[in-house]
Amino acid sequence: MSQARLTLPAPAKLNLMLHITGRRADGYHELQTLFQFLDYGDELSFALRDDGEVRLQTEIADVPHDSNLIVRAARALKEQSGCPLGVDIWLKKVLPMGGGIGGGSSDAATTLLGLNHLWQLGWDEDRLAGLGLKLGADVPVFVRGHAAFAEGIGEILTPVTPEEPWYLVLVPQVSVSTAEIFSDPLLTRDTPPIKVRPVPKGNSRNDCLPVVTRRYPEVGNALNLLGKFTEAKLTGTGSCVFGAFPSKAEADKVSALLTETLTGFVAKGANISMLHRKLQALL
Ligand SMILES: C[C@@](CO)(OP(=O)(O)O)[C@H](O)COP(=O)(O)OP(=O)(O)OC[C@H]1O[C@@H](n2ccc(N)nc2=O)[C@H](O)[C@@H]1O
Ligand SMILES: Nc1ncnc2c1ncn2[C@@H]1O[C@H](COP(=O)(O)OP(=O)(O)O)[C@@H](O)[C@H]1O
Repeated sequence: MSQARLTLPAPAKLNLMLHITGRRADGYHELQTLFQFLDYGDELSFALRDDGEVRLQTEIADVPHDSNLIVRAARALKEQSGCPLGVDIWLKKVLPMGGGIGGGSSDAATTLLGLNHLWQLGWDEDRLAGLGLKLGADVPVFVRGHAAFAEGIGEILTPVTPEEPWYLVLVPQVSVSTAEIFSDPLLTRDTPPIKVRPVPKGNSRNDCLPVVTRRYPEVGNALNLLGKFTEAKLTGTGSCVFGAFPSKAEADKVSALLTETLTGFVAKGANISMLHRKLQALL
């Protein structure tokens, strides 16, 4: 008898601003950043195995099975919960890797929430976010599923509700390593922390931008092209750049002009992640 599959989305995120306010003794950077989700992302399907094995059935280029954040998340949850069950997982990879839109972290969060459901573990969000943080600084916001102002290394989250415009996201054909940008000696690491809440308008800078555009001229090129139509910003450590539009039609119009030379996509901003909306509908 074939096993029913649980299929869940793994949305992208944008960093609407990103300030680096310091560096911890362990080398990790202290940030202030604003996360918002996109209604656009990967898709994961899960089917129970009763032999306790965790198997990702889809190969992705350059990411060995056991290093994939999906497999690492599933194994960590299995180990921490003592669950005897296993799982087969299929991945529809849509999000560019090394794009600063959080694909790997989002895949990991969807795996944690999906398996919590499938294995009937009953873990609460705090516990899942705590385990997620061990997999990556970006995982907790995807576990919680609400747009947030983040501090610490990205794990101290205050829910926020910014406007939800349509975005055009351009995808320069380069993969940026987060570790490489954070280890650049020229990176700004001393932006004074914003103490006022909500974050005052005008704080939309991304401190990674000068270092990223110096190393990757393709990113600077994309920012210049999009900047002819709207304020163009870098998300995370790149490579993706984005701009906001009041309607899908306007985003599509600019997309049609720019994607002749550059890859990109149009998606709606979302303060509640589509993963959480889908899980809510299942319960
Ligand atoms: C910069 C951000 C902003 O949202 O996004 P991306 O551009 O990667 O999507 C994130 O903080 C990235 O989170 P994530 O991609 O989960 O990073 P991790 O796997 O934890 O860390 C990768 C490497 O980046 C550096 N790192 C990461 C986060 C942080 N606050 N300080 C750091 O110095 C560390 O050198 C670490 O080894
Ligand atoms: N499921 C996954 N999806 C994407 N990348 C993954 C995954 N598992 C591990 N990785 C590794 O994590 C790196 C960063 O991926 P990703 O999250 O897409 O970028 P970013 O951190 O820039 O948003 C990839 O280059 C890849 O080596």
